[in-house]
Amino acid sequence: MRESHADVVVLGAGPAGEVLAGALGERGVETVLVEPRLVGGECSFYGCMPSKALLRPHELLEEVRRVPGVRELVQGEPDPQAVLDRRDEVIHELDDSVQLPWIEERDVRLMRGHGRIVGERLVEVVDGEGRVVERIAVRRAVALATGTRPALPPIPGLEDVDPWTNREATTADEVPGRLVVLGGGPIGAEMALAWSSLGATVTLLEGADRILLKEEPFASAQVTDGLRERGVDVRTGVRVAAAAREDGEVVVTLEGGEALRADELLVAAGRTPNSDGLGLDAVGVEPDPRGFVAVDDGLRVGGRDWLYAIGDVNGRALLTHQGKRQARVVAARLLEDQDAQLLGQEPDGLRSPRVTFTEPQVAAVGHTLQSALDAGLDAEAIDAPSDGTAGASFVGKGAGGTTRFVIDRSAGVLLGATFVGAGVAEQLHAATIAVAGRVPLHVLDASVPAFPTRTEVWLRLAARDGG
Ligand SMILES: Cc1cc2nc3c(=O)[nH]c(=O)nc-3n(C[C@H](O)[C@H](O)[C@H](O)COP(=O)(O)OP(=O)(O)OC[C@H]3O[C@@H](n4cnc5c(N)ncnc54)[C@H](O)[C@@H]3O)c2cc1C
Ligand SMILES: NC(=O)c1ccc[n+]([C@@H]2O[C@H](COP(=O)([O-])OP(=O)(O)OC[C@H]3O[C@@H](n4cnc5c(N)ncnc54)[C@H](O)[C@@H]3O)[C@@H](O)[C@H]2O)c1
Repeated sequence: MRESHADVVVLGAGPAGEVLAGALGERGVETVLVEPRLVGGECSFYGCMPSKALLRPHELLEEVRRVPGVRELVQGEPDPQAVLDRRDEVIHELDDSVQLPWIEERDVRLMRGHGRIVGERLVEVVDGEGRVVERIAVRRAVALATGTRPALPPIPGLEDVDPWTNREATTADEVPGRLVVLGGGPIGAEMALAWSSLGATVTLLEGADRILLKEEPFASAQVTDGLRERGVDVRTGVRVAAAAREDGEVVVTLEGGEALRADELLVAAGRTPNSDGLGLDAVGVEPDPRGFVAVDDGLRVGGRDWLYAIGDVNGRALLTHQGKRQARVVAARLLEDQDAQLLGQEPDGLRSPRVTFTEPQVAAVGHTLQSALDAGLDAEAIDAPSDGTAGASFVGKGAGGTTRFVIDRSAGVLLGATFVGAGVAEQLHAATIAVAGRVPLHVLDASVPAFPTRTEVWLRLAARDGG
């Protein structure tokens, strides 16, 4: 076993770990990045990137189908093999070598293996055979960026079915004839649409009374309608009693006795943090009951100035851009950048900017009306049709969707916004700036959206009572 030293050790090379290691390395901090699998993490290979590659052709086709003059040019459905080939290109055939120059250019030392803490400022790296290959004495800090894995609900027979998780759902080489999706969160909704658009017959099962639970109820309803129009059988309020595989088929039995038969079952029922096996007990740290490693606003674990947790593993916001933001916050802290803004007013946790890439899309930031009211704020919703502007007419008739601005009447600021509609993802950032910056409503009113763009939906905010 080798003994070594480093200023900082980062465990996990997903988006959060990579950004932290890179930010430190390029400023001359001696940094070791430990990763047992693929540099780029879940997002690059089994998450954000392949899922969007699978969804984009359908989105584009839907838009073309709404626009006369070009809709006559397209017939039929996307070519599944071409879509899967493009997806493979996006994930570099699960080869992370393209990610390595970025790390090398920043003088970060990459170690392949599992990292674990064995004492204060002391990390061991274990290889695939369970051998300790290196012990690193850390001068400054250890950062945990180990992400999450799929959670399997305790359904009898589920494990024996060998279900798809996000890994198979984003990398499968063939379109299943019939797919049952368990869970109507962002993963379930996006993957149900993606595989349906490639020809699978999809049933989506959600235990709660609506999908996309964290979003405005109208967003759940409009995405449900969109999925159903595509032929996805969306069922809410359902309980799965058992799962089994019979003659190669998956049989999902619902409470009440109905049996659904499919070629594959995708479990998209939430995430389990990779906090086990990290040696946290060696330094007296206990994850929360769900396994997340709690942090303060400085991303420190238990107030320790040498231990940080960033990205999905801390449970604040399971989103790539938020993990990367947390990485920049920790880097600023470790580099002692005086002008570095730490987490403060910016939307975090459930209030983070977020986009579900369904058809229609849901792009949201900050509070929903209900969460603002629950927080005791003087909240009011201003609703408008997302396709009610001149700009929207060019995206095609019938694009539909609702936009909601949630304002704080007393403070005179925007608390949140939700845009539901075709291609609304790119409209979100103005709202993020307004919420993060607590831009006064009268300033937003005076910020004129260009004609004819869909951003004129903001004029509905300006036209509110007293606006
Ligand atoms: C299907 C899907 C679609 C998604 N789409 C989006 C999207 O569109 N937009 C978005 O913002 N988010 C999306 N997400 C969420 C996003 O993927 C995660 O928020 C993001 O990957 C979290 O980054 P991370 O660096 O915290 O963890 P991860 O990406 O999970 O990376 C953690 C890394 O740590 C490694 N590791 C684990 N244990 C150890 C150890 N002991 N030592 C060293 N390394 C270890 C793992 O191998 C892994 O590579 C999606 C997720 C899924 C599953
Ligand atoms: N576009 C994006 O930004 C994007 C896309 C995918 C994932 N993500 C991130 O990944 C995280 C994880 O996504 P997710 O969809 O797995 O989790 P989630 O926790 O958001 O949703 C899981 C859903 O499964 C349901 N569920 C749980 N157990 C069930 C059961 N036994 N039967 C039926 N339904 C059940 C839950 O009620 C919930 O609606 C998200 O919170 C999000 O932050 C983001």
